[in-house]
Amino acid sequence: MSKNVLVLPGDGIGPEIVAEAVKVLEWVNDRFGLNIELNEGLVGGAAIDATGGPLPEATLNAARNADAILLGAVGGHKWDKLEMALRPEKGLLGLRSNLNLFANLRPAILYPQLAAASSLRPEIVSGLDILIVRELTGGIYFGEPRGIRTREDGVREGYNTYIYSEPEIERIAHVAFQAAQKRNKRLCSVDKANVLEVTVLWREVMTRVGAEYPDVELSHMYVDNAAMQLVRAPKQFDVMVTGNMFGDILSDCAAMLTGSIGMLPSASLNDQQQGMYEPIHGSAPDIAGQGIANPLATILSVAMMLRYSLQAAAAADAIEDAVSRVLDAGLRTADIMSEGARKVTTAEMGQAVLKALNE
Ligand SMILES: NC(=O)C1=CN([C@@H]2O[C@H](COP(=O)(O)OP(=O)(O)OC[C@H]3O[C@@H](n4cnc5c(N)ncnc54)[C@H](O)[C@@H]3O)[C@@H](O)[C@H]2O)C=CC1
Ligand SMILES: CC(C)CC(=O)C(=O)O
Ligand SMILES: [Mg+2]
Repeated sequence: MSKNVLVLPGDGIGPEIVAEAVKVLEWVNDRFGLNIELNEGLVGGAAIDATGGPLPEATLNAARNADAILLGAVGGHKWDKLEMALRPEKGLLGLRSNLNLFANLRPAILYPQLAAASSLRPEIVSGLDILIVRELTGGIYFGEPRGIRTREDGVREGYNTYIYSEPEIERIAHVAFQAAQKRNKRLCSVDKANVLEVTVLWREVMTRVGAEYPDVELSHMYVDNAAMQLVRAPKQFDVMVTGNMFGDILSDCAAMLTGSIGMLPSASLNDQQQGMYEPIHGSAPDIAGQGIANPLATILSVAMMLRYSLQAAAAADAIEDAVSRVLDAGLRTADIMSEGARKVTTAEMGQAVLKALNE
């Protein structure tokens, strides 16, 4: 039976990095006989320009029918207006919520070849392998009421609602505990339970669900400390689980431990293992169109797609191994460049991964 993958390049560097990732996906499709059918759609600013809205019905329908989605990134100065792109029912957030992609897995792994590119000293990061599990369809990015209003005294105020229900916390807790069971059996739940009631509940539910996983050691940490610990001694973490906004911020922070935000892939999964796969970074308007973006996070997202949604672990292994060999050969995009390495463009990096796959 064929598998259906929807490709959504999006905006900024999105089309540049997705082009390289698609070539890799097509290569493994042929070589491993995966019978994957690719379709392309519009999302984000590209969709606003073409159709007037960031998440056209055609894209949403195609996404619902896809086994997996590969997304580049969305957004840019031209479209970053709240009403057009960032409302939860629209654009990227709309895609995540409509497909119920509540479990966002963000592995932060330091390739040993990139130790020199990490923001931290080699002895602090060598062997780093953390998994951040971020709740993706709730929390403050989706809570109602939200908006900007004018008070009776004429002062304007902006407001959002940070809300999680027990079932929302329970389901992400199970994902995180099960992920920890497959790894080093340590889970750190990150909250701000000293200030925010919503995370008092979060901590309570995490602890309760934890009783079902006696083999996993559960700890709790406030988010401010977690940010500090990530750059002080990141190897203390195995799996981290946290809400939508804290996970968004902590994963960008963790990215720099691995050398660059251009190295971190992600999977966003629902209960049916249907998934959207994307680099954790955005559309990087500052470097768009220059051919210098790092496509490896997107290529590694393809590997996650093969592993989690397309049941093709051997193809995923082949891609990850090819990426490692390209780094062995000293090829680096600008963001991970270090002394003695060879600087390459986005397309050259993609080509190098294909060449490594062929070897
Ligand atoms: N998943 C998504 O589609 C996301 C979209 N955004 C959107 O992206 C736009 C830009 O947001 P920013 O805050 O600038 O975050 P960003 O992640 O796009 O860029 C932050 C910095 O990292 C660099 N960078 C990002 N990806 C890179 C790559 N693959 N290779 C080399 N360097 C890379 C950029 O050049 C920039 O200096 C905004 O419109 C924002 O809303 C932001 C985050 C996620
Ligand atoms: C629209 C944003 C929540 C996207 C983002 O920064 C992310 O998912 O990492
Ligand atoms: Mg982010």
